[in-house]
Amino acid sequence: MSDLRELFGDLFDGVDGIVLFSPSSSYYERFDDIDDDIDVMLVGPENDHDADAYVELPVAFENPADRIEFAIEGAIDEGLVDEGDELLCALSLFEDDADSLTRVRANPSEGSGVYDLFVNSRAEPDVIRAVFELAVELGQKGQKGKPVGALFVVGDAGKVMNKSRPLSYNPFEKSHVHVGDPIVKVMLKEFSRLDGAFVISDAGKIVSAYRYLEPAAEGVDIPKGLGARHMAAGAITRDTNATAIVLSESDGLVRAFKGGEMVLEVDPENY
Ligand SMILES: Nc1ncnc2c1ncn2[C@@H]1O[C@H](COP(=O)(O)OP(=O)(O)OP(=O)(O)O)[C@@H](O)[C@H]1O
Ligand SMILES: [Mn+2]
Repeated sequence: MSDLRELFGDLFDGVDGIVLFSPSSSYYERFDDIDDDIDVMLVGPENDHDADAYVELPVAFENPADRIEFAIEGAIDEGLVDEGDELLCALSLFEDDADSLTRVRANPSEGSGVYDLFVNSRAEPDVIRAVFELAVELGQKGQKGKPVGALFVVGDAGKVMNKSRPLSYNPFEKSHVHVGDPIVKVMLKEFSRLDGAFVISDAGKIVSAYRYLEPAAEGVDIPKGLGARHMAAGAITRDTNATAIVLSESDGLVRAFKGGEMVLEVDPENY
């Protein structure tokens, strides 16, 4: 007769690190005297236990696979994990304490740039995430089946407004629409058929649609072959502390820019 250790034991063989998702103090302390060869990392919205190896999880991911991928990208970014490392993740799906173990290998595709975009932007992580997901969704569905392009400038809105001018009346002039509101998807999809950029505040308020961006473009280094929309997106993030998220009408990809550089490129179909 086989016992459980025998059947599940391979899960633990050759593990380089353990990733604990929001553990309680007592659970975390149990890992104090683990084998020195195994790194223990803490993942959560805050570093509750003053862990040396800590990865911030700034948004709540419902899907555990998303949670794990995001954390591993963060751990690679922070230099806590090397690509190819075998990791054992302990997280809770049903109970408060860890009730689930997942073994994963840290791989290069996890370094897509999403972690850095969420954690190191000036706007709130939830706001960046909402806009990013909106761009991805718009890319997947298009507008009535046709590909559509869109440019979102998120954060540092006052400065962005100073470096742009209106192309048309601003439908958000006196409104208080937030990127997290359910109605926002419908509205943004509707307005994205027309020209210009959306300007969104750090806290997620939609400040304006139809803005023509006029940043200084010198010193902006974006990949060749991208047009005026992407150039404007890159340039505004050099001139201000905003993050720009662009859906390309011509190739359907979603790209993000920060500090005048492209930091992320994803295909909505594979996201
Ligand atoms: N400076 C700008 N500010 C705001 N919107 C702009 C700016 N420049 C271009 N756009 C918008 O981008 C649209 C597409 O322009 P263009 O084709 O040159 O950009 P692109 O980078 O090739 O983007 P796409 O990949 O979507 O075609 C324009 O119709 C306009 O709505
Ligand atoms: Mn174009």
